[in-house]
Amino acid sequence: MRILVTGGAGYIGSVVTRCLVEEGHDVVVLDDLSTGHREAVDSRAELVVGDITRPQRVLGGVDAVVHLAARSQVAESVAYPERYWHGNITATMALLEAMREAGVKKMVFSSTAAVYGKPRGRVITEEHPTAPINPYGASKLAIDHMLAASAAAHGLGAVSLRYFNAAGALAELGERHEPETHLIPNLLEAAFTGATAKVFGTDYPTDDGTAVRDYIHVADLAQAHLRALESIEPSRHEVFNLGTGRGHSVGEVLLAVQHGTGQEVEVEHHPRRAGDPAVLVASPEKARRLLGWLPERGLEEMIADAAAARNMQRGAPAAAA
Ligand SMILES: NC(=O)c1ccc[n+]([C@@H]2O[C@H](COP(=O)([O-])OP(=O)(O)OC[C@H]3O[C@@H](n4cnc5c(N)ncnc54)[C@H](O)[C@@H]3O)[C@@H](O)[C@H]2O)c1
Ligand SMILES: O=c1ccn([C@@H]2O[C@H](COP(=O)(O)OP(=O)(O)O[C@H]3O[C@H](CO)[C@@H](O)[C@H](O)[C@H]3O)[C@@H](O)[C@H]2O)c(=O)[nH]1
Repeated sequence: MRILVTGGAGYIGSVVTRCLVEEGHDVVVLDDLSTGHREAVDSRAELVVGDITRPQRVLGGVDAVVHLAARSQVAESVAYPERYWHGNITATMALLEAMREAGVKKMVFSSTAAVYGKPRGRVITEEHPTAPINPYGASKLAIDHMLAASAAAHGLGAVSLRYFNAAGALAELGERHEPETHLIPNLLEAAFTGATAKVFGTDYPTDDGTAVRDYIHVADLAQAHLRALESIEPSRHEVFNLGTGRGHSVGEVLLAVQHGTGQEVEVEHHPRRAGDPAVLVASPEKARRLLGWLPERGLEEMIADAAAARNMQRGAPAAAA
């Protein structure tokens, strides 16, 4: 297939792009490089630098769109919600309209666990009520609804993949945000530089008082995109949660980073971050059943791969993680 990957210069998009190319697909990446990196795009894919609101010049001959381009920081969305209405909702509407005009009828969309808000029960299935507690989650949920409506009205075949917390790396393709807000890269930075790491919230109703997340290896996520593309049916919108089914607290991740790198990490405790729920753990059951997808990599491997990518990017020898 010829596939347009929006956001293919970003962290997850660059890994998805490489995996699609390696499966033999013909890939064009559309990315404005606002948070992505030109050199992260696999050299076998074509990179077009531009905004997703004007995708017309790249849609010719495209069979499917994998839509990762977005603003994706929870705290930023609380502080500047309008960036999320414009950057996610309005921009995706423009992309969908251009797809309709060009006759492109398949989309795989990067949704998020943040659509569920404060979870009820131990793990989150796709039937869990959606009640986002921050504008980021609300903007992604609006797009999920947009896709369901486009499937019903215009025959679009769409899949929303609700990722939990992406982590790890594929070779040199690791996380590189500026500023970096994600836990694992921040802990690794502290481990390798001696900087002090921050723990946001020690009074959550969890075993050690820190927030629990379901970390999923970015290479496992990428495989789910391949399966999702194959599963698309016209006029249908399907939703899948992508996680491991196992949660780790910030305190556990801290210990795993110290263990993996062999470095002590100094931490300071801060209040909870705005918009953060206490626990988010996926049920990956539906993806296993309908896509035949199961994550293969655990937290230790994610930390080791993220550490190796970090050091490759900085030209240092691979870390002993
Ligand atoms: N990282 C996670 O844990 C996580 C979890 C759930 C969902 N997601 C979703 O996955 C997707 C990718 O996340 P990521 O962590 O790789 O983020 P990222 O910031 O690394 O990648 C996003 C990419 O999209 C590009 N982009 C943003 N707005 C654009 C626009 N208007 N036009 C063209 N390009 C644009 C950026 O330059 C960047 O390369 C996002 O949609 C995010 O909401 C991420
Ligand atoms: O330096 C840090 C960074 C994070 N945290 C905490 O660690 C947890 C995980 O945070 P982070 O790695 O920033 O991920 P999330 O805020 O959970 O958000 C990610 O995961 C969501 C789905 O669960 C996605 O929707 C988002 O796009 C993605 O950024 C949270 O409790 C944070 O408060 C810290 O304590 N210190």
